[in-house]
Amino acid sequence: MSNRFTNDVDVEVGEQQQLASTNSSSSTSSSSSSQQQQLHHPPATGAVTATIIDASTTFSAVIGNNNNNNQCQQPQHEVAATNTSSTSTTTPPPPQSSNSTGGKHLRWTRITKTVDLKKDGKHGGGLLRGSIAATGGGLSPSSDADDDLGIELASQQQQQRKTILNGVSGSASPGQVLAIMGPSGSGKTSILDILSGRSSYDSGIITIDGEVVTDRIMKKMKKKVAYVKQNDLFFGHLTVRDQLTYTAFLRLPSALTKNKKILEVNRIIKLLRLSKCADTPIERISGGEKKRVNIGSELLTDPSNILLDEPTSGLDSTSAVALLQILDSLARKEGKTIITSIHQPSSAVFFAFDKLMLLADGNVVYFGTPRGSLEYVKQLGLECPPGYNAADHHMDLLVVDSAVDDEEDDEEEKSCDVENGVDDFMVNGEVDNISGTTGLRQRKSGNAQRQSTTITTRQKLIASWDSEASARQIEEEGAAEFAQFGISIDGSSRHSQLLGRRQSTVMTEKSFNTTWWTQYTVLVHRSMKNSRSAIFTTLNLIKSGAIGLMVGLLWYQMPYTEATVYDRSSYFFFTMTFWVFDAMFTAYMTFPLERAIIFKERSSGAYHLSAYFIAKTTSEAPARLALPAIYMVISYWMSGVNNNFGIFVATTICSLLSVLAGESIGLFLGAAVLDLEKGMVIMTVAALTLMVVGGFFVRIIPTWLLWLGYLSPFKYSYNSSVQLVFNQPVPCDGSKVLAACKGGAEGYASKEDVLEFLGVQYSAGLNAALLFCIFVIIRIMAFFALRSKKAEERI
Ligand SMILES: Nc1ncnc2c1ncn2[C@@H]1O[C@H](COP(=O)(O)OP(=O)(O)OP(=O)(O)O)[C@@H](O)[C@H]1O
Repeated sequence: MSNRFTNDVDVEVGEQQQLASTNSSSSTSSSSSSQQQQLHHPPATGAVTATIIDASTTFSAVIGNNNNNNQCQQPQHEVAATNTSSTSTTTPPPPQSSNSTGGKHLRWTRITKTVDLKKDGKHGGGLLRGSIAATGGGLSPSSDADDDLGIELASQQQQQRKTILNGVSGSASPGQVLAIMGPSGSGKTSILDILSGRSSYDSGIITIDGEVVTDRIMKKMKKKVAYVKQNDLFFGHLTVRDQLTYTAFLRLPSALTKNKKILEVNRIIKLLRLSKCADTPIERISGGEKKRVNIGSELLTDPSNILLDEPTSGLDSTSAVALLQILDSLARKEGKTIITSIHQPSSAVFFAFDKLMLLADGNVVYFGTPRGSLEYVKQLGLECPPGYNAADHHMDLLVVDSAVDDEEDDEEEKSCDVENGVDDFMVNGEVDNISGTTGLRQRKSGNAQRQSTTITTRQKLIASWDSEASARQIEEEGAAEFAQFGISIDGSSRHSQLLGRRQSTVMTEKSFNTTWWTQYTVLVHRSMKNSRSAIFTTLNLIKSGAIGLMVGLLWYQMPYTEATVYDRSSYFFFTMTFWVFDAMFTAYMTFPLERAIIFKERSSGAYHLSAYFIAKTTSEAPARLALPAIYMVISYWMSGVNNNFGIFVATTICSLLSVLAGESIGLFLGAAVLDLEKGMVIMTVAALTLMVVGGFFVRIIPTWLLWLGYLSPFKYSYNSSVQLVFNQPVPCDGSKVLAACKGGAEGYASKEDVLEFLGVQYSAGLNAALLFCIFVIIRIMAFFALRSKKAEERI
């Protein structure tokens, strides 16, 4: 396969093959070598002139480089090619397959994003040096206003903002793969979130084929931008084919026939080499296959642009290269625009990318070709030593040991000298940071090196990159596109001019490809399939049967007399308690487990939340109700509660209604409380309280707590069942249980006497109706809780 991404195994196949490959690829690239460009950056802090080389010769370069897979240097033939480059920068889109949508030019300039620092937030702590933005005075830790520490800390929390992206500019073109590299926390995910329309930003401009992307446009564009997140989130019980088929039915336009959608699924399975595991449940497939299913789910909609967040993380090198080969082929054969973040690729993979963006602390430190990056760092005196992996070299320059980072933060807090920072790896010229030929940096520890006159390698790289010049360059490249719309690009008026453009045609597109009803039916089908395997497990069936049997044996064939009045009622209270609790606790896990999947799918515009919610509610009900029904059939008849079949049906309905009400409470808490542990505590307290006020345990409840009883599903289900069961007078038997029998063994206690003895209120119908109201009202509350939580999570 002629592919830019080849692994070491490929390299070893044989020199002949490589030569053939090299020759053919060289001829491919020779026509495009003229697209390389020298971009002269105006010197920033270090009078640095950067060489940015366009990507077009990468194909030949990498094949040629395979022989030197671990070599840092640019091969001689590449250098020659570079030197003969012309100045054109725009790569023409490659030929696209006739039935696929080609990629779009994506450009982004001066993207800045800041976030509020929350002390307890998941990203709290660890401020980026030099990126603390004060919105008022008094931010400094050495502020004089320290007489009230509590108040000051609170105000600092309000005022501090963390800059996570600082004027980031870049571009990606059809037929190209752009790799974003940088240490953990450098902003790779943040920029991808923004470019995919999943996250907002404070300032900057994004254009797609010259069209300025506003929030509203991006919302619509999400359908055409595939975003493969780091986590592979799926319903584990579904097979690979199920997953892709449901996605196709949800996201492909209704106009396509069912057969065409299935054909498309088959095409993706083949394209991503998933045939072997197509009918295996996703929970059992390998990490690499999961990743491909993730990509396949996004590719189904034939997106123009594909963004991937560390798609190779967790994969072995062979799987990683295989995956990158697929991406490469999507770019080259289908003309897609591909942007991927990646952690330390092999040399072969590194040189195969068309473009490279290096990030550090939310700043771009390099944007251009991978080979150009070596030239660039060389000019900064940070040359990659021979025999050293280029990607590793870049990461070495950018990564700072976290312990040192923390120390630096401490130092900063003490001295407030954010600007000067501290030194961990002394840069070339001050302290030798590249040691000999090994390429490994020598860490200089101790405070002796902490001099305000030195800066870290990372800081030097950040300072050396002229982001404004880079932004201009990118805008100039896009000028031709802007010109199509009659927009000039000049200075300060640029932003408003661009934003003032004619209304986007994108806005006229529909938000969803399918109708609400289609979404509902597909989601019902998917949920039934998934929940059937999750709820109808052998274990659950055994559980229902075994408990039914045990209860039947304990309450076995109770005679319908005064002596068993209490046992009859306790049978129902136990039944209601057990199944309501069961429903509450299992439903509680529904949204926490599925929430991430729902939000991921919804962020791609797959379906309405209401369609999901109602589908979930209706589809799971039969499976969830079947288990208590099995229990009822066994225990009711064994215990002889009431041999009237109509009463059996009515009491079973009450039990099932109580299960639905309990499920609503579980769903509501699961949707409303993001923290699983907190939610579990809240639910345990709430469930036990509602149970105790249900009327069985405590008869005389303090007046001020009486209201709690009105919220208890236990109370209504117990009351209604007991009302139904004691449908005729109870014969006295001398057991002195009922006062109405006066200790005698003859006569009857009326139904009213029994109900009064048990403290049961209202008619069976009213109790059932109130139970139904709890089920519906709390279910609606669960929907709104789920909807409101969306914004609180970083998706
Ligand atoms: N909502 C947020 N609140 C606070 N800090 C945030 C938020 N989002 C991102 N950050 C911070 O911004 C920085 C960049 O985060 P990002 O996830 O983009 O990094 P990354 O380069 O993708 O890291 P990794 O390689 O570990 O995934 C990190 O320090 C992160 O903690």
